[in-house]
Amino acid sequence: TGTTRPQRLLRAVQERATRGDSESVIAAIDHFCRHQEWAMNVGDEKGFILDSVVSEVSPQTALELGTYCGYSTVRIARLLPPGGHLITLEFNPNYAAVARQVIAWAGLEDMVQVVEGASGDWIPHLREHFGIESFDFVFLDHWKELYLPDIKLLEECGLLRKGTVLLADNVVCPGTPDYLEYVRKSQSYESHYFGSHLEYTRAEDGLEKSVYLG
Ligand SMILES: Cc1cc(-c2n[nH]c(CCNC(=O)c3cc(-c4ccc(F)cc4)cc(O)c3O)n2)ccn1
Ligand SMILES: [Mg+2]
Repeated sequence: TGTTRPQRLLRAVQERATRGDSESVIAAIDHFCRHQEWAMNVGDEKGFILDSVVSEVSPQTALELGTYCGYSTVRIARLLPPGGHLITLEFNPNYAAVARQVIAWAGLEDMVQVVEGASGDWIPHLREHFGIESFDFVFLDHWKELYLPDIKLLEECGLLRKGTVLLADNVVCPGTPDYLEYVRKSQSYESHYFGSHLEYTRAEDGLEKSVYLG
């Protein structure tokens, strides 16, 4: 038995970061992943692009698919405007448990709701359960084969509005070919690719930003 990688990542945060200081939480996770153990956080290089898109959108309502340990959750939540709220869906209960503690260590628990379960099961219930009309911003970072079915579901549930910004991680590595083809060809989206690298490595990866046109 022993500890899991997410538990070791959490311990690194609790040992190295200052409670309530989200920048120190981000730095502690990046240090752990660069010098101790690689983990599938969006990372500092792609994280900088994520920050710029979130700052530009300044969302009142944001959705993240795939919480993992809460690294990108903290990056997004720390940039939300007053009254802004982030819902993040996580399938794995062990990841969710660690993420809740990372988010709390950063002092951002009041802006974030971690929801456990499969994205396909939860998306149809977000409106009634959380009183959400539509999302201003969606970050896709969960199972790569779910990106396409899940944005189609978001469209069908009326959770996207004219101008909703979608930002997708890992469109090159591991890759989301069907999603990329769809958002780049569809008349309902205006897409742009931000080239970068797989977190903490030199491998190519990038983020795809797609604005929903309705
Ligand atoms: C609600 C809901 C949530 C989920 C869900 N929650 N959390 C996840 C994790 C998903 N993320 C990844 O798999 C991922 C993988 C790599 C990677 C791995 C190994 C390599 F060699 C190279 C790259 C890099 C990344 O940046 C990734 O994000 N899925 C699933 C279903 N429903
Ligand atoms: Mg990712």
